[in-house]
Amino acid sequence: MFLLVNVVRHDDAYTWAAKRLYTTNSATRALEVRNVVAIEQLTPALEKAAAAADSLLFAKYSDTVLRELGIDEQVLRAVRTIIDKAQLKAFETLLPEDQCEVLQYLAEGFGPDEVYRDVVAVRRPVDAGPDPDESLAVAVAIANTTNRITLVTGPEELADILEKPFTAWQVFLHPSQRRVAYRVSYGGPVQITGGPGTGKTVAALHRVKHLLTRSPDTRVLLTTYTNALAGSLRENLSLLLDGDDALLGRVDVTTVNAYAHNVVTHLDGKAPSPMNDREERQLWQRVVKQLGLPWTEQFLAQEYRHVVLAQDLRTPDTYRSALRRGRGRALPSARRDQLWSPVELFESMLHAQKATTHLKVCARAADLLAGSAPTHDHVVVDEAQDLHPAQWRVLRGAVAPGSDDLFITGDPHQRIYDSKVSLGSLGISVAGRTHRLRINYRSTEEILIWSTGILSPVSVDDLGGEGSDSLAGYRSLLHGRRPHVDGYGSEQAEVAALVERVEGWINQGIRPSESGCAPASTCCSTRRTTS
Ligand SMILES: Nc1ncnc2c1ncn2[C@@H]1O[C@H](COP(=O)(O)OP(=O)(O)OP(=O)(O)O)[C@@H](O)[C@H]1O
Repeated sequence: MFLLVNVVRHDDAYTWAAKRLYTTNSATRALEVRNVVAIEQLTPALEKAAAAADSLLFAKYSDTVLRELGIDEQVLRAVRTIIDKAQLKAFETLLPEDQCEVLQYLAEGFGPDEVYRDVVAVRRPVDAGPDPDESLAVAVAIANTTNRITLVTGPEELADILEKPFTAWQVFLHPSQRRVAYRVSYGGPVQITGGPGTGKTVAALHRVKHLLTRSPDTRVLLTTYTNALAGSLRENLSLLLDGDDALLGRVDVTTVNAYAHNVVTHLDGKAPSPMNDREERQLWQRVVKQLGLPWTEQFLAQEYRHVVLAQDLRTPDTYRSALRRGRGRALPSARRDQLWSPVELFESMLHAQKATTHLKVCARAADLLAGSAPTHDHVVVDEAQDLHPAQWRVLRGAVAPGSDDLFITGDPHQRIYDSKVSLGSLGISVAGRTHRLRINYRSTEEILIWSTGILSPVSVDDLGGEGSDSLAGYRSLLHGRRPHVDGYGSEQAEVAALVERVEGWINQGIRPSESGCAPASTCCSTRRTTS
């Protein structure tokens, strides 16, 4: 059996190999590699520093506990010198992979039992008896290391593997992602936030996998903001589930609007016909013209969207006493009575045209769902930051309140519309079940530092509408050149310089990262940046 371990230049390969030691992990029985020379050289100096430290990161775990999790003698000596998470991080590239992951989990606050269950037991072969015969040990370990080593028996098989789309996120999750995605169960709705590119969508996809595999007939609704995003979610879910049609058949991947449309079509027995944004604007223009009121069509459309539909107000009385948080100047009662007439006219015009709006379809779907059985066992919501309360009511109705009902991911910093939503008031209480992802997998640390410097003075409401959100601790493991800043006298000059720069990169053979951003048409952050 040959194992291809690295591809580097001739001399570098010798240096590399001389420093590496391959061993079998005693707990997972996987093959691991470590930089044995670096660990040996570093440990004595670190031991000295550790002797003077106030506390050590792994002090509360005994040698026996660590050994049971697969930590061997050399790593154990190094582990006893680690003071904090930053030092563990600095060690990461030197340590054997499974042992390193066990340590990361412990450092994140998981208990040894959880680590055994989530990291060791899932990898350890069911029939792992006592240590195998030494002559076979490496071969057995190679066969056991399915998360890092792929066995091929011939060139066709190798070609086949290289052709398949494969990305790291399908197999490797950072402990903070694994912790939220594979937690056995949550007592109610859970919210995952994080800056752009922190793997929220990846966590949502893995959660779907977890929910599907936990029970054989669970049905999951996975929603996102646009049809294009739903398309890429569907593709990635199929990759993650290895194209398993039985599992995929139990997930509906869609937008909230499309789901609401289906509910209404099914339960009302007739497909609604929502207008597009332009038609809606034209209808408000007609309302303003007909009534000759002192408000613009834009103001009325916003008031209708952010107050009337958001709070599901159906009578002038409820509107008179409604809160208008975030809507600017106060409107006294008399003004509100006056404002109700355009609302009524707009709705009667819709009725006359046998038309409706997307949000009204959602409101209708929520009403219908309130009077019928939930359609799914679990709802996973991606790109939650721009959902309207009417859409949240639909999602609330799609699943019965209780354990693992809603798993919500989003980034309030990427809101496109400035709508405030209080999830608690919509029956979606995430209190005590909010988590944040902090590692960006898409951009370099240099780009993040530069861009968060621009964003951080701006205060942003959190996802649940209960406080503000910050990007504290947001970082990247990737490194690159520092961003280059140039100023130009006109927009035209700026665009010309931009085109020249990008063309220069393309001519140098630099290509967009394939594992990086989604295609521009489906990527929220790209859409925001370019706009
Ligand atoms: N554990 C991981 N290992 C390697 N790559 C990862 C990991 N998690 C995420 N990625 C990659 O990082 C990129 C961003 O991930 P993802 O789209 O899930 O982030 P996001 O937080 O949903 O982004 P956005 O805020 O823009 O919606 C993707 O290319 C994804 O494949």
